[in-house]
Amino acid sequence: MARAIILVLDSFGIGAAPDAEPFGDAGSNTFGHILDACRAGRADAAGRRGELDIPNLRRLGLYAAAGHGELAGRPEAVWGSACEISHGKDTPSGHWEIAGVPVLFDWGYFPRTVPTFPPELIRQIMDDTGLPGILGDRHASGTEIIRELGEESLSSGKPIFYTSSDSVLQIAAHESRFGLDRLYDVCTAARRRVDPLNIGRVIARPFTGDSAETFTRTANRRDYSVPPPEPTLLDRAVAAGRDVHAIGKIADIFAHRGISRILKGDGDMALFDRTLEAMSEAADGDLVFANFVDFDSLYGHRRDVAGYAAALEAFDRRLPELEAMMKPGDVAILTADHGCDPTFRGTDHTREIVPVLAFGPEIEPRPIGRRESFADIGASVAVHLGLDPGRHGRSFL
Ligand SMILES: O=P(O)(O)O[C@H]1O[C@H](CO)[C@@H](O)[C@H]1O
Ligand SMILES: [Mn+2]
Ligand SMILES: [Mn+2]
Repeated sequence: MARAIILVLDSFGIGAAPDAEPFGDAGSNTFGHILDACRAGRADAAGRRGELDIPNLRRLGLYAAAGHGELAGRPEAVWGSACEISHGKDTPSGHWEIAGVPVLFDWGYFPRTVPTFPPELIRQIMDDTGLPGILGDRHASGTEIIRELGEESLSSGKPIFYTSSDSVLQIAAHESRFGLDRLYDVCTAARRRVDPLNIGRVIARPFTGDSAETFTRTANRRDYSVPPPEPTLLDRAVAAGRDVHAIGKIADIFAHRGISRILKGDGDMALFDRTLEAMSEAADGDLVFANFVDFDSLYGHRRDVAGYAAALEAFDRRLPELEAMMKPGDVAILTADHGCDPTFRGTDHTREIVPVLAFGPEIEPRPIGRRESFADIGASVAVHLGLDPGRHGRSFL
């Protein structure tokens, strides 16, 4: 039993999924294209050069899992990959499926029109909150739209509403001038109003700075997710008297269901520190569940290949610390929730398969092939922790 640790490298896909075509994502490959870019010298920046240098992920079996056999060596982890059966390629769908609950219904999405939001919805939110109006009202990249409309938002007092190809309503406003609590209040009102539209998340996107050149988003982002449609692995763990230690965005993603303790951090290195902290305190039978968001939000969506490569190398350098903290009987499973190929067109997620690397002091390496669903991860953790099985997934442990 001991403990289970799930490490989600947000957006770290390892190749186009078999169903990538209808998503417009045929040919995407987050890991593969980062490798290619590094090799070709197209990722020489952010304090790094040349070939991708991730010896620990390589040692565990990442290259074998991703089908780069020539670079693989002999993996030290249980290694393989997994497909997503949820209909969307968004963060909640990916995480809930990892936790044993695939999303087998369709989310609501906002159209690629301007305005994108139904006028009635905006009117309701304005009535609820007393806002003088909104800016944006279209599909956008979050960093670009605050550069474009941030100054007008400051002068008019109107927050910026935007969406993406995910089922999201994002609201950006200045952290001190608009006010963080007020932004959260607007998001809470909006959450209630988008429920009938089946929208997965409302996201508060606070920023600081005083001009287009200096606006920066802060770590006070908050995600208002609908609860998962069925009890997840986390709910079953808590019901069995275990503690679920949620690192980073995990608690928000699960709408705070099945969570015992929340550890936040600004940036992936701080989140790694918090993961180690949770591991030092977790009791036998507990689950530590960590999301590393920068891969996705700072590098994948921003199509920053060099930044993504540098972030992978920084993460890789810290893995031995985590391994050193594992106790006999622990298992750690490293995976991802979708892709976000930094070389691909647009700025959205990409429908990809994800790596599955399970390791621990007593875990014997072996291949587990291509799993049909991310839910196999949750099923494996349930077996490992001696929890009741859920309705989806087959254990590989
Ligand atoms: O461009 P930004 O604001 O980072 O938006 C991204 O963040 C959202 C939530 O992960 C996604 O829907 C994606 O569009
Ligand atoms: Mn994600
Ligand atoms: Mn994302």
